Amino acid sequence: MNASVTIAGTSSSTGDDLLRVDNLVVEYPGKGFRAQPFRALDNVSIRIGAGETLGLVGESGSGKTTLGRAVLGLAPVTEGAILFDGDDIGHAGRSKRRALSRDLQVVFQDPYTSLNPSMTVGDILSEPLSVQGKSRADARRRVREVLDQVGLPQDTIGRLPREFSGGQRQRVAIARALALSPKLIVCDEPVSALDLTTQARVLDLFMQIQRDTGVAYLFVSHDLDVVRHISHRVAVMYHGEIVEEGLAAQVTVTPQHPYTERLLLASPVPDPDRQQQRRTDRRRLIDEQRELTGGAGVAA
Ligand SMILES: Nc1ncnc2c1ncn2[C@@H]1O[C@H](COP(=O)(O)OP(=O)(O)OP(=O)(O)O)[C@@H](O)[C@H]1O
Repeated sequence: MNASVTIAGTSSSTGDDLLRVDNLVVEYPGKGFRAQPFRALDNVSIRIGAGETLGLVGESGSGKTTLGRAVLGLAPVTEGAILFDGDDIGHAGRSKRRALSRDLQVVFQDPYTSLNPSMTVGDILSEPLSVQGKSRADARRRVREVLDQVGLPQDTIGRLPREFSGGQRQRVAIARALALSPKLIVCDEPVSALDLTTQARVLDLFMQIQRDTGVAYLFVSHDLDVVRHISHRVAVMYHGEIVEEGLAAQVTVTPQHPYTERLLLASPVPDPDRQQQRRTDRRRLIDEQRELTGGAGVAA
């Protein structure tokens, strides 16, 4: 296994850390009699500052979702620490998690399954507000605000999720995450179930919301193009480890780790001719950048 690479001067977020994960190990119980536990994350460390987006990229099974779930308290912390706003939340119990949900929210990949099909959009959006003890009037006001924020009309309130397209449903899911004005949203492949045009619109929405509210994102995706578009910094996962981390423009244009380079060259586009052209362009770009930077080597 290659050693991890951190591009000099970019290993930490700007300003104070909102989220700091230190040497996190997550092991899932093994299956069957006397089975060994499976180590899904091995000594993973990341930092995210207020208002910042860290893109987390890697192939299927590399551990991206597990890291997001660990931050949300949905995966077991075997070793290491997860600090949110300076508070250790790695082993937070139910009541602390409920309090945390004001500041820490999630948007999942699949808007078709993440929204309760029997609830109206109004009820879906006001649920987190009533759980936090908001009055009905306050909840109604906030629901109207978040619908505006995600670009959905006010008459959405009385309708059911099935009446909407995938992109609109994902806007509802984003509105639900925003309802409590969180500081951080874990976004787990939030655009991968959408067609390319809708993806671009929803990514723009995420960025607009960040500009307006200062929310930070841990943005999980297998797609380097998506991650490059939305992230300030990018961390690359491979077999449960972070192998490279740095500014988005650097990691996605001048990758230092061979795995990142492979990921970059393999990143698919629907049209095979464009795919070939893109591979060629990227190869050239990587080689040119290497030459410019004196052929900065790949750490082994
Ligand atoms: N609840 C679980 N119990 C046992 N093993 C699990 C569990 N959840 C995930 N794993 C394993 O942990 C590893 C990392 O999975 P994870 O879902 O975090 O990867 P990922 O990078 O998000 O993949 P994908 O992009 O396919 O979602 C995989 O080998 C997976 O099979």
